[in-house]
Amino acid sequence: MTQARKHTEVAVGILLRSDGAMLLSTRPPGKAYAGYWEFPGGKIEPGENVEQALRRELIEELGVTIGAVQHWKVTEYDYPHALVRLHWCKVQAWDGDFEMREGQQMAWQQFPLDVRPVLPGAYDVLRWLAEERGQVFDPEVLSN
Ligand SMILES: Nc1nc2c([nH]c(=O)n2[C@@H]2O[C@H](COP(=O)(O)OP(=O)(O)OP(=O)(O)O)[C@@H](O)[C@H]2O)c(=O)[nH]1
Repeated sequence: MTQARKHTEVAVGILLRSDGAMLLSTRPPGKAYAGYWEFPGGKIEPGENVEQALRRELIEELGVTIGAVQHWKVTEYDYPHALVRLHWCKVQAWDGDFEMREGQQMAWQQFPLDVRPVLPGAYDVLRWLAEERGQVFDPEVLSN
């Protein structure tokens, strides 16, 4: 009998600067897909809601304390290592200076993105973000 895989719940932040740029960062060494660009975030721990998890992760990873969180989309992605459910939140206010506390790189990005490779679990949201701006996100371009 096949057992249903359990979802890993993940809180992800789309930090938006006033000029519309989005913050992407690389996955730290030692994790699955190390070096791939993603939106900052991480797994929701027992007893946390999406917002609490996101607030904790962004302090741990980036050293910033986020303000209001706008729940935006929920997506799923089936990786060989995990079936993830991603809770995407837009964030337009934060306090503190960015510090890459896990040895990542960060980049403020507009479309077309100039970083790659990007984590495939972020493609849907990148497509929607591009659509909101009347632009196109083409994942094919990223795999070149
Ligand atoms: N942060 C983030 N995770 C994403 C994105 N897209 C995506 O598929 N994921 C997936 O969501 C999961 C997030 O887990 P993580 O490993 O970053 O979380 P974490 O920091 O709590 O990990 P740890 O407990 O292993 O240290 C990974 O399986 C990752 O592949 C994204 O844009 N940002």
